[in-house]
Amino acid sequence: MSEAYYRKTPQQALEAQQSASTGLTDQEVASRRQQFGPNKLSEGKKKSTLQVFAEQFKDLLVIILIIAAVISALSENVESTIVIFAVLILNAILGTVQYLKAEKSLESLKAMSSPTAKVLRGGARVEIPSADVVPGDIVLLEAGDMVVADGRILENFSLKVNESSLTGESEGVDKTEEAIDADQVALGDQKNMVFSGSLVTYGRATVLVTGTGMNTELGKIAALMNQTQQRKTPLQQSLDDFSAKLAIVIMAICALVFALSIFRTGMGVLDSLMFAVALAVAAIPEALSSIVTIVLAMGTQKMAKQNAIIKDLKAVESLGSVSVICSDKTGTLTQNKMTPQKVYADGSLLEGDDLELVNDVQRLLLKAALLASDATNNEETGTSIGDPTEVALVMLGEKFGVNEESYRAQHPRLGELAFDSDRKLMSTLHDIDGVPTVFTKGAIDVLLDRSKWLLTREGKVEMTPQRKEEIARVNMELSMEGLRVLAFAYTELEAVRPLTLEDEKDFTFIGLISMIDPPRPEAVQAVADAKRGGIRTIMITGDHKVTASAIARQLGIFQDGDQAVSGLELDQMSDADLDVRLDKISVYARVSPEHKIRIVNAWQRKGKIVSMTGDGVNDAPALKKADIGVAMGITGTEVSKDAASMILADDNFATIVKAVVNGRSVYANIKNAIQFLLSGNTAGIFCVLYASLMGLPVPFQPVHLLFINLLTDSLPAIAIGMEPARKGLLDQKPRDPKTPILDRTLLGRIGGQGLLIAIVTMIAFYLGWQGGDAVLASTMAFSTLTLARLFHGFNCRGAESIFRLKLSTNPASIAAFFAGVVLLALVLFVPGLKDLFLVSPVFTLANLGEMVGLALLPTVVIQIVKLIAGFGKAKD
Ligand SMILES: Nc1ncnc2c1ncn2[C@@H]1O[C@H](COP(=O)(O)OP(=O)(O)OP(=O)(O)O)[C@@H](O)[C@H]1O
Ligand SMILES: [Ca+2]
Repeated sequence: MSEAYYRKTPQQALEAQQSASTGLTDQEVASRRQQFGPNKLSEGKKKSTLQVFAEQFKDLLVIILIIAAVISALSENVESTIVIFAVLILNAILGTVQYLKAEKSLESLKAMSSPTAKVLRGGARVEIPSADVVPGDIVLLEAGDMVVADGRILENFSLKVNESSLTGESEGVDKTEEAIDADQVALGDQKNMVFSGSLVTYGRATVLVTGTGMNTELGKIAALMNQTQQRKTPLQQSLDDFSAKLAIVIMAICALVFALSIFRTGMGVLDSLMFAVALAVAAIPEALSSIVTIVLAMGTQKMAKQNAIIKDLKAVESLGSVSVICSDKTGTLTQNKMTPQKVYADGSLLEGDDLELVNDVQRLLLKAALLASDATNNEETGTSIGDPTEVALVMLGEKFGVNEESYRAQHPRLGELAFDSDRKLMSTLHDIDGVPTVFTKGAIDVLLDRSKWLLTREGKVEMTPQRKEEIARVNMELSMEGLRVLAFAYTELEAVRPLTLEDEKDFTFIGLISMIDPPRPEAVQAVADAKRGGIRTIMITGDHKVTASAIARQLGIFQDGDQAVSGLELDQMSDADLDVRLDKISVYARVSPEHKIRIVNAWQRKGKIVSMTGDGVNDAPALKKADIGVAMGITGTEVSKDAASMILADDNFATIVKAVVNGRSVYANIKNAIQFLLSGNTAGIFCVLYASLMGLPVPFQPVHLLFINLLTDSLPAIAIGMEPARKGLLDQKPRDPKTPILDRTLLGRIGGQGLLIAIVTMIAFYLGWQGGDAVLASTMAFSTLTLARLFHGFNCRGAESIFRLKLSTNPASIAAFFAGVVLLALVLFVPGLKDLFLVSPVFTLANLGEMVGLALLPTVVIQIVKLIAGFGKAKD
């Protein structure tokens, strides 16, 4: 191995990688991509298709079915044995396909949310997916970026990096480009290197990539660790627990039924075993867990189409119980299209058409605005680049016929302190008529406090309390209209030198520029929707309290009696104070990202499920702490996207509310599918139990129950999972995450509906049994149970009656019904299948009529009950 990169100079490093400071050519990239592969960590060992297939058999059900197959063979019923095995294999194939499909859809979601990197290639700056980075690439890092490969720093501009994922050290590390002349330097001390998986918290740098994929320090760790298993969501876990308990109960009942059959009715051992097996097959909800996974995965697909990219299945579930949405203001609730409005300088407020530069103070204000900002605007094409706040300043310049670029060329920037939302200031250094001058723009409260003088037509005067008050009054007036106000000041230095934060003081105040950022129209509706659904919206912003409150009022977030609190006031509150006032506060203004964690914590102490938005590096901890961390797809930093569980592709508040509605709908659909599956199974259990107690022949063969559980029941269950979200979902309070999905109401419905279906099934059985034909009786019972469950699928689509629901809103449910009927008809009428499924060779048209009539009965009863309940609801 050659010498470590930290010992090399930038030039030597470039040579060692055979790269150049302008980056690689496309040809070199292609050949290196061939050689090194994609820049990805290998995902541990992925399960092979065969493994997935084999796992489908690792199930209690299978053991029971094999017992059933053996018993069938013993009772000289070889066809049954064959059918059972065929069904088992079919089931395993279906399970495998579903698993692979769900995995694929999760992978495509992962791809949508994977980070990008800015690189120089052939001298041009391009943004590429992190997977496409190759050794030798020149990566441009800036605050908010995630480091996606290991590299040697070539040029350093105060780069600060958080390497906690590698070193455990949570303090940021200052970087350098100087070579280190030492052996065996620990990772944390390799100050001229950056490592994949770390976060840029400050400054910027150009970096030569020296290692990608598994050849990074992170890759070495990942190789050591046992790679992640798919973790289950709380819902999946609780259903697994439920299934395990159910299995034990079923075994106990089976033993009881077996004993009863032998001792009470004096049935033979084989026949008694048949009863026990039928019961077990009837009771076990085979399709349940895969259907839950499918519905969750379909939910994420749908949300992605509506611009909410979910990074974790768990989030789908939590979304449904969100009760507080904390949202940034600028860009999320507002349009982030700033237009300049009133301007204040030298004691007078200019607005609208009387904007005209009449004196030196106003001219200096404009100069400061254009010099201390980076945005540019192309007047011909009308396209602008940069921070919207700064774009507004450039637009203001245009109003006066001043071009930002000529100003900037006249007074080149000699130093700068970048804007950050903690300091709320930005400063630049210029030569103005031979005097090194610092222009600072930022939040008025911060600037005014540090201003010693005020610039007027007559020159600098002292900043007296009265003058301060006058400026504060003007600011208040502008802010009350919902305008965003930016303050400007300058200070002079003795000589040109690098700026430090210490230089942002002893200012001469110049004036104010206000701008308007209108609310997003759809946000008003979304806030109202959320409110109807019992969800509180809270505005969190770096902007001024009065501006924020005015906008919050326009959006319907801030109502009479509500309070707005500033970050400063929040700092002075104890947790106990905050808990008392929390319900009243709907606007937090002038907050720093650290405040967001406190707000999340406070709501979580009240047992609320909280969603929090964020875009910056410092927002990451709050996003992680929130139940649903939401990052901005367009303006968000890679770091915030990494910490979030949901990404808004359109940065839009309304998308959060839509996702919450979808979360509720997914949960409701899963609940309905569970109701459908379990009530059908319960009916089967009741029938078998009843028959064994009454000494009747076994009403169903295992093949019958398998046919229903795996085929005719799965289709309506999935269709129920596809039920579209309904308006009514917003009339409910958020779900309490602590109540189990199988609550008492649901269990009651499962029992009641199961009983209804069991009654008609046994009536059908008796009708067939009249002539003492056990096969006809069993055929009648099987067909009635199948059909009744197919009809029951419509009952489980929602709480409303079919008439209110409108059948056509979910075509899948109709298709599922008819597919089920066709399958049943095949079994009943196709000669070969008839034998395989042990169906009676002959039955009359009357028999057929009885089956259909009886099967329809439970659904008629359930619909009448729903109608009556619906009338009751309509009245109140
Ligand atoms: N480019 C900038 N240069 C100087 N000061 C700025 C700049 N952008 C914003 N500010 C000042 O800093 C304050 C906070 O800005 P920040 O971007 O943190 O929050 P915001 O965009 O106003 O609100 P939100 O947190 O809702 O996105 C602003 O109110 C403004 O006074
Ligand atoms: Ca912001």
